[in-house]
Amino acid sequence: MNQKQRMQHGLPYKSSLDGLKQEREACQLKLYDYNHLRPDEYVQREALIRSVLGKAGSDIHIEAPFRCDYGSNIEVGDQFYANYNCTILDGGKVTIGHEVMFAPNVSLYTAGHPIHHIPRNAGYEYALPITIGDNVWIGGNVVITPGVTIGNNTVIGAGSIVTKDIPANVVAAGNPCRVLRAITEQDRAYYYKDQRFDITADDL
Ligand SMILES: CC(=O)SCCNC(=O)CCNC(=O)[C@H](O)C(C)(C)COP(=O)(O)OP(=O)(O)OC[C@H]1O[C@@H](n2cnc3c(N)ncnc32)[C@H](O)[C@@H]1OP(=O)(O)O
Repeated sequence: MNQKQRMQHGLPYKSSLDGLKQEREACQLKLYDYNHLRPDEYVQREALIRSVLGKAGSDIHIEAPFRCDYGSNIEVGDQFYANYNCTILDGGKVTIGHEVMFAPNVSLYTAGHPIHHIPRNAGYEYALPITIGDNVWIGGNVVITPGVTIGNNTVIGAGSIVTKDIPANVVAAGNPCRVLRAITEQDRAYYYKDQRFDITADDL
C-alpha cells in the first residue's frame, strides 16, 4: 500500500509522500480563492465549494473562511450550514448528514499523531473517520477528535471537546463532552430553556 492507501485505511502514514502534499496544495489553492470571494459572488462560491468537497447535497452554505486538508474526503448532505472559521482535517473520511448546522469555529480533526515523540518525529500520523448524523447542531468552538460518531438530532453545546461517540437525540456538552439529557417531544414547544414559542404548532 502507498501512503495514501494507508491513510484511507486508518493506518499510520506519512503525509508528505505519494502525492498527498500536492493534493493538499491543490485544495489550499481552491480554498484561497473561496475565502477571498466577495459575499455576493454566489455563482463562483457555489462552484468552488462543490469542486472542493467529495460530495455535497442541495442547498449547502459554508461561510468563509473555511479550511480543510483535502476536501475530497468530506461528504455533506442537503441543507448543510457551517458558520465562520470551520476547520476540517479530512485525511480520514468525514460524513455529515442532512440539515446539519455548525456554529462558528467548529473543528473536526480526523488526524492525529503518535503519543511517543520518536514515531511522531519520524513523520507518522493517522486519520480516523468522523461521522455526524442528520439534524445535528454543533455549538461554537467545538472540537471533534478522530474516530467520533454523533447520532441523529443531537445538540453539542458550545465549547465542547468531543472525544467519544455521542448517541442520537441528546444534548451533550463539556470537556470531555458528556450527555446532559435526552431531547424529547416536549422540547418542541420551547426555543430556549423555559421560553415557549409564540407560534402555533402547525408552523413548527
Ligand atoms: C450556526 C450556529 O449555530 S450560530 C449559533 C451559535 N450558538 C451556540 O453555539 C450556542 C450553543 N448553545 C449551547 O451551548 C447551549 O448551552 C445548549 C444548547 C447546550 C443548552 O442546552 P439545554 O439543554 O437548554 O441546557 P441548559 O441551558 O438547560 O443547561 C443544562 C446544564 O448544562 C450546562 N451547559 C449548558 N451548555 C453547556 C456547554 N456548552 N458546556 C458545558 N455545560 C453546559 C448548564 O450550565 C447547565 O448546568 P447545571 O445543570 O449545572 O445548571
